[in-house]
Amino acid sequence: MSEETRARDALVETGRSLFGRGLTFGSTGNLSLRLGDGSWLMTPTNVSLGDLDPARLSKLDGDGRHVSGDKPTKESFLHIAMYRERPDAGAVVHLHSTHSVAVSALADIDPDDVLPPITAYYVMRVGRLPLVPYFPPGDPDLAGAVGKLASKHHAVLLANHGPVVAGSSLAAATYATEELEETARLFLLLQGRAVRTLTEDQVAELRKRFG
Ligand SMILES: O=C(O)[C@@H](O)C(=O)COP(=O)(O)O
Ligand SMILES: [Zn+2]
Repeated sequence: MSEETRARDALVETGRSLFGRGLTFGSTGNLSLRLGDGSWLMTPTNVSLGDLDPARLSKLDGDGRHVSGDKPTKESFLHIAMYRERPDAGAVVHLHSTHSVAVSALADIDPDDVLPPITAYYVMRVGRLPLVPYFPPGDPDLAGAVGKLASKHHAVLLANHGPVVAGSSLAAATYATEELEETARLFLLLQGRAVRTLTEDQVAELRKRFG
């Protein structure tokens, strides 16, 4: 099986799994994957991640030109902005996962570091999560704002919208997005309680061990 066929199947399977577990809804969310020759496969615009067709995925060349398949996600520029700043990124996941979206709409969160280090796994998979100011979906300024943060952050949270997460592979990007969503859920569950988060030393130790 060719690299591209495997990649197409992986996008379809990942989309089905995320949608089936309620991690995004309707036709929200988009996925992309970088192929070895520098081109990209992306989910088409206005499709359910639960119902992707491998033959209709959008293909873009290394310059971001749409070369085959259905019209790409309106966030293709945002995905490309992430890849351009992160040469090691192999995939990008964007979802409207409920708890992450809820946190992205809270008035009093720290835009430089949205979620506290509640667990080691969050620190290992996500790290420091900045909030990207609100822009309408698909707005070129949204892609620009993500691009500005992307060299330092593989995961960002779009205000009143949802997470965007890059990873070395589609699995890595997906695991990190799921970890972000679960931590957002824990954060909301713990509202109003005195919380013992990891200390700065504990976070530094995790960064040293797990990069
Ligand atoms: O929120 C939006 O409109 C987009 O960011 C999105 O999640 C789905 O858009 P398409 O990928 O263009 O369907
Ligand atoms: Zn979206």
